[in-house]
Amino acid sequence: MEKNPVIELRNVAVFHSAKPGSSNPKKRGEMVVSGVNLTVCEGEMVYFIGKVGSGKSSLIKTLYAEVPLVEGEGRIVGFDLRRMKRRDISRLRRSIGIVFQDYQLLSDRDVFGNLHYVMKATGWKNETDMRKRIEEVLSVVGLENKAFKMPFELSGGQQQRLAVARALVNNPRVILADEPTGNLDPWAAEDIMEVFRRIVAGGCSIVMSTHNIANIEQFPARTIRFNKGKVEEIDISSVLGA
Ligand SMILES: Nc1ncnc2c1ncn2[C@@H]1O[C@H](COP(=O)(O)OP(=O)(O)OP(=O)(O)O)[C@@H](O)[C@H]1O
Repeated sequence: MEKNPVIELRNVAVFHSAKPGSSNPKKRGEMVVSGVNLTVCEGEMVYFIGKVGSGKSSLIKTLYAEVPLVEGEGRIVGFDLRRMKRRDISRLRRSIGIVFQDYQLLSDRDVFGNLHYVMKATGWKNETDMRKRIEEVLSVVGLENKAFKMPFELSGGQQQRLAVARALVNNPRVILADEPTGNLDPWAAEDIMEVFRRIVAGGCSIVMSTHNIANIEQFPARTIRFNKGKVEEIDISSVLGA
């Protein structure tokens, strides 16, 4: 059976300094990457690899509408990235999960509070439902006994697993992860990849940038290489030397 696409990019070019809503080429800054064609279906894992500055983060930012799409066509979970109003941007960010390299947790709230805060902000009202969902996502990431720990009491790997739990609360169809293992030791990185494997098995797609080939070895999947302003899908075995 055909799987549903959750991300579709056609002839996309990413520019910096492009003003939101502007399609005036004079307002575009430097072009980072062009000619991007990519379809990601539900339950797929896709890696972005490439040198520092090759545009991986910029394309991920385009996917969550932080960098506006001004050339080409792009859709993610039903949102048209060429036609995003401010309200659409908030709705998009509620529909997907985003994981950053530096976790971006609220340092003055415990694990439960970090999740509860995001849920309230995204429209959850019923406390019983919220508690149930928090228990569920903490169990997916293996933090079920840490609900009342503060972020500073957690290891880097545990903090990142909390960030993944936060990305999961609204049951997203896509998670965008920008170098999620970049600050982690190899063991903590392995734990994150194991959590990602479970999430993908549950039908959520993950697009993840990484410099860490060990991540791909642990969980081989489609790999897109960014190089000299272009992207190409590569045979993963050539990267792994298999
Ligand atoms: N906000 C910005 N304004 C202007 N140019 C930017 C901005 N952010 C990034 N760039 C430039 O865009 C290019 C691509 O950067 P980007 O961060 O997307 O690369 P990357 O592949 O994710 O790198 P890394 O592996 O270090 O994360 C670089 O030349 C960078 O200097």
